[in-house]
Amino acid sequence: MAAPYTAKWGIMATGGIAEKFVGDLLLDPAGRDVNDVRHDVVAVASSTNADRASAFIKKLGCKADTKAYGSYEELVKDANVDIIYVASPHSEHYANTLLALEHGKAVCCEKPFTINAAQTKHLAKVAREKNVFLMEAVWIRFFPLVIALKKLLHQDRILGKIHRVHADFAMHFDEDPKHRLFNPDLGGGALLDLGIYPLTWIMVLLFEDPDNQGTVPTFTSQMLKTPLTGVDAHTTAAFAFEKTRAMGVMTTSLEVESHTDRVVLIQGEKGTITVPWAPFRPTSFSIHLKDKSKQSAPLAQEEYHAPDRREFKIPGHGMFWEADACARALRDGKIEAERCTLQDSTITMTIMDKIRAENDFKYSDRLESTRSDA
Ligand SMILES: NC(=O)C1=CN([C@@H]2O[C@H](COP(=O)(O)OP(=O)(O)OC[C@H]3O[C@@H](n4cnc5c(N)ncnc54)[C@H](OP(=O)(O)O)[C@@H]3O)[C@@H](O)[C@H]2O)C=CC1
Ligand SMILES: O=C1OC[C@@H](O)[C@H](O)[C@H]1O
Repeated sequence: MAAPYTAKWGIMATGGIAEKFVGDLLLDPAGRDVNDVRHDVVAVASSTNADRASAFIKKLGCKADTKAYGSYEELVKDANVDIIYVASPHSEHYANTLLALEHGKAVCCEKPFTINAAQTKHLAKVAREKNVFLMEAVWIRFFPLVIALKKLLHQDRILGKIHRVHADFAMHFDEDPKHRLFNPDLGGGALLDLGIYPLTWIMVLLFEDPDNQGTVPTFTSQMLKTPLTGVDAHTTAAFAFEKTRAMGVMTTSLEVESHTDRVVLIQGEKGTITVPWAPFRPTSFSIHLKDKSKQSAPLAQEEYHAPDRREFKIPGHGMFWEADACARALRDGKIEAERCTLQDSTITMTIMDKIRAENDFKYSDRLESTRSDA
């Protein structure tokens, strides 16, 4: 068997999610039955100072020779780095990713990819021109659970035709105008931060349903903004697929919690599948199939078989699956990952642009601009 390919990672930013991602990179891939790729953290950069990067390296237990940089510019110039993980706030993703691409570095950038679709399209163009790998870190797309669910629904047609999907991600955060979730200058708001998960579920389950392929849904939305800073606190959007007569509804909020046993509800002709909390880190789903043998009269309430619950263990935080996909793409000389393409990110950002436009929610010109506007 060929030796595993090792991806050499440079970590851009030292905040909360960077810690989780690096923690996962440092786990032995054999623990998740992966033997073809490995990960090495070779450099970490803080935009603030090199001591912060050194403290991060020590805290996470990276190798002693991991480089610590006090600027992102130094990181992108490190010849030993193959791929950069961008873990800064939303407001910085576009500029940080562009910086890395312009230095010929592959990039895996945290969600949401950018502030708007124009920025995403620009990054995709630069990546193609430079022939370097680029991916938005929509980690749930790589979960074995999501892959298994897609197979059950789209290939095995366990529910027959899919009629409706409702996906929700709501989390109550204490209002703090400086926190990245509430701060418009950091690209705050429910839609971009949390709403991307229910939108991804709708995309994965309905947009990617082979029966809907080649069709574009119509959609409309509602938003309520927080008086604190003006970012969206609640957002809801409804999607209609005329061809299959399927509806998708996504809901998100910073003000309530969706800690329930059905954050994703999929209703089909043969029954229902429910995914319990958490929509950003799912670990199980339940299949509730209709029991036709117990259906007594045409108008009687539908009877169901006992639910079939499927559990999926996550041997770590779960970000390694997207990292493995990045490593395989680098190994194979690909500039996109099949499960999370630049087209997927462009569709995501285009939908979020339209939702914001429908609800008169704009970030500052600085955040919304692309380099070509300058
Ligand atoms: N996939 C997932 O499950 C999750 C993804 N995320 C995403 O990760 C990104 C970062 O979130 P999170 O780690 O929680 O955020 P944090 O606030 O914890 O960390 C962000 C880091 O970005 C760096 N940074 C660069 N520029 C700025 C700036 N202008 N203001 C503040 N910090 C800056 C800082 O690191 P330094 O000083 O070292 O440069 C900071 O520590 C977001 O895009 C978020 O959506 C967040 C949580 C979960
Ligand atoms: O991506 C995310 O998922 C988990 C949430 O807690 C976090 O705020 C968000 O950024």
